[in-house]
Amino acid sequence: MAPSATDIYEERDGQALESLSDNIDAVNVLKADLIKEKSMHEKSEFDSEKDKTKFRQYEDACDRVKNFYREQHERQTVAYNLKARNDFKFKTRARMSIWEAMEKLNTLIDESDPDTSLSQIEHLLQSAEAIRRDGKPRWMQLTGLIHDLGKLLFFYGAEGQWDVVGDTFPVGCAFDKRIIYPDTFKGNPDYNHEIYGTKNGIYTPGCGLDNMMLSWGHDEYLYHIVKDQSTLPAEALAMIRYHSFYPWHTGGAYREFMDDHDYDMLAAVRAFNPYDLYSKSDDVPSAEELKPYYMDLIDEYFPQRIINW
Ligand SMILES: O[C@H]1[C@H](O)[C@@H](O)[C@H](O)[C@@H](O)[C@H]1O
Ligand SMILES: [Fe+2]
Ligand SMILES: [Fe+2]
Repeated sequence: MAPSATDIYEERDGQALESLSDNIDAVNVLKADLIKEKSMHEKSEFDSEKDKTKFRQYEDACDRVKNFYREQHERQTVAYNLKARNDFKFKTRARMSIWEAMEKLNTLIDESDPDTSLSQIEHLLQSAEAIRRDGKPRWMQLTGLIHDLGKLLFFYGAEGQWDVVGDTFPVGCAFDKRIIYPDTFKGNPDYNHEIYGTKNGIYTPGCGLDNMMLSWGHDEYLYHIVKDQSTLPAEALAMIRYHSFYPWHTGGAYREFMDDHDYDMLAAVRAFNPYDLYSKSDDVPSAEELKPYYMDLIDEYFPQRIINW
């Protein structure tokens, strides 16, 4: 039977759509290259001062770090992530100010971190101070100050540290080789799953990171709190949500799932990362001395002083 006029139009539309999406892919690749180029030439003073070979050396890390990641990589499954998100939605864990949260976090020593044995309040102040010294905007200084406060989860029903700290990665699709210790995923029940174990898994290329489920932990938890209870800009939210997503922001993995907005956010996350990572070797700041400055900054962006955690 000869094709009808609608068949012909549909086929033409289909072809047009395909070539449009090819074009979008090409533009995205170009954009990613541009971002890389730009961030290579625009190193902040802070960034270029540091000897980077001293940080994130996971092959030489101690057993504490290696055991941490083995457990995390075996236990972060789709099923666990759905459950964690559901628990999160229906529970307020505590009510306290940002500064109280920083103090509460102080007893936690992060088992995933090969680069610091300082307390969390010290790490937060080091990050914020490095951002301030470089003359970055106030909202970014505050983002440095709070970016790890999601680790509070540890005190409110987490199953261990494996569902709180460490680098993040998507669940529901194959685990990328650019995640640290990639072989440890072999013990994850989703590893050989007929859908979750495939390259795209439950996702479609171009779906946007917003539609992907990143392993549950301090980033995702704090992102939701800050989005609902502060006036911080989208860039700050992305810095919080993706700061541990090293395979993406530094490793270059999962680019095929990004949408346009994600490319803008990638630039923000990459601008933030050096302050988080390389400030770990700076002098230890005095919380008491810095408190008045940061209390003002907190008030500026968190209109209700007491936060629902
Ligand atoms: O060990 C660290 C630490 O847990 C950080 O808070 C997290 O953001 C990093 O990605 C991780 O490598
Ligand atoms: Fe973090
Ligand atoms: Fe951090």
